[in-house]
Amino acid sequence: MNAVQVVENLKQRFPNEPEYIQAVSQVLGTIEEEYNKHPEFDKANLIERLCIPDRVIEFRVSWVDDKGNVRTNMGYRVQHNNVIGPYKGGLRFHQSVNLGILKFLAFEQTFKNSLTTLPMGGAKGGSDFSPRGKSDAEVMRFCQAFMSELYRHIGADVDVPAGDIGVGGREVAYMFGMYKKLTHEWSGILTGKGIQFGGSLIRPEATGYGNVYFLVNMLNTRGIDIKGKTVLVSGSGNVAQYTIEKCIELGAKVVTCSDSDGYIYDPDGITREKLDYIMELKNIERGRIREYAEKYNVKYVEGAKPWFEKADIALPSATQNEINEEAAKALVANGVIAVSEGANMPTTPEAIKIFQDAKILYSPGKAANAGGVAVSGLEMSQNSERLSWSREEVDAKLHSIMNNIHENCVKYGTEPDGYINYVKGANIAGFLKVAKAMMAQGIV
Ligand SMILES: NC(=O)C1=CN([C@@H]2O[C@H](COP(=O)(O)OP(=O)(O)OC[C@H]3O[C@@H](n4cnc5c(N)ncnc54)[C@H](OP(=O)(O)O)[C@@H]3O)[C@@H](O)[C@H]2O)C=CC1
Ligand SMILES: N=C(CCC(=O)O)C(=O)O
Repeated sequence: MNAVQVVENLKQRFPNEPEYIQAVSQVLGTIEEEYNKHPEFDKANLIERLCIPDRVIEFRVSWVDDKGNVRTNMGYRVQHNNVIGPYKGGLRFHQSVNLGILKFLAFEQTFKNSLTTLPMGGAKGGSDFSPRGKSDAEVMRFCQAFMSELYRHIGADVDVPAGDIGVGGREVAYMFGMYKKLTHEWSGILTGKGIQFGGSLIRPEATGYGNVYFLVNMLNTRGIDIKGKTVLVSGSGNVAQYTIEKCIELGAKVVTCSDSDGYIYDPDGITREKLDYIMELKNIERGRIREYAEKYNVKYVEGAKPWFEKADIALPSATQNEINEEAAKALVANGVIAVSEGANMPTTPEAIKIFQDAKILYSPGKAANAGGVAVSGLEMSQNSERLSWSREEVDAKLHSIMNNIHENCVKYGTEPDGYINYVKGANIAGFLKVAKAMMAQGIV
């Protein structure tokens, strides 16, 4: 395989999907050497079958707002690859959602899920509907309308969606209720459910906790302690909140968080009490992070991202391509020692090069943020057993899975000079398991 030729071919076939091409290009560029050790892969045209999703489901969602207006949004589910398990991946409700974004997320999900060692294929879905500024009743009616179409295409052993941007416990619960109504079936067809109806303990915390567990593994390779380090976090939603929680628990000082309007900078660090305020502000009041700055009299920067503040560690936990080349140069100049991705593909290719040329510890989301889907997989196991495991049991399994992912990244990503290229390690480790399963299952 020549990665450049394959990517050029995909660019011609899918000219308006830059994020999908970006994700594919990064994986192909790092697995090419390993791929070419297996001529049987090329003979089976494995790479094209691996890059292009099994199927894309696209539908209209009509719903009625509180003023009685009939609204229309687009709904999608990209079922990318199910050779190692049922399709598995989140649902994103955000005005920026389009097919190209979901194809990038579903592609990344396939390799991320492979890394967890759990039997889960890759998928992603969602809508250009945004819950921001909508009433609970409007969110409920949209979720019901969305599920009234999606339910035909999912199932506990077929495709199991979950949360992502704009889809939290509230949205998952509304969709779960509608699925049951339509099918008369109680089954684990969504993860991130409430613990009263089959949800797993630790699932809300899992992505953020898992990223910090992975970060600690990375720091340990250089004998660095997270305690006392200054940390930049972006986002203030599910992933960011529990990233901050685990950082506080381990003695790090988180000085920023953000939303799509701007970021706050708190030089004294976000304490447990301040994090409780953020959780109330974001999860209950559905307010803006600017209100934190007003309450605690700290700096708020409108329309900017936190990456130009000085810190030891950066944990991007908002959205894709939020760290560009300029931001990466500023982080390195300010002495950052580690960047670990809580979000999916938050670092541009140019920025990744800056980090890797500077030999800092840098991990892609498919490795570092896999804790969320891993605990979703554990939720599926508990649902299959009709059992609920304790917080301690789930957290211990999460910790072990993140340690295993790190070991595989080191195994496949260590360069001759000893630098650990986590992008290469994660992509090769995730790819090999899927590729071998695809070869075994024939041309389908
Ligand atoms: N939830 C999960 O299980 C997992 C999520 N992820 C990834 O983590 C990231 C965050 O997801 P999650 O915390 O679940 O989502 P939430 O909706 O809970 O939070 C998203 C946060 O990011 C901000 N944000 C969203 N879009 C943008 C944007 N275009 N520019 C700036 N800020 C933005 C939001 O601000 P605002 O409030 O203004 O919208 C909010 O603070 C995403 O990349 C997601 O794909 C990865 C693994 C698992
Ligand atoms: N949004 C998620 C979580 C997916 C899941 O828990 O199925 C992700 O891994 O990007």
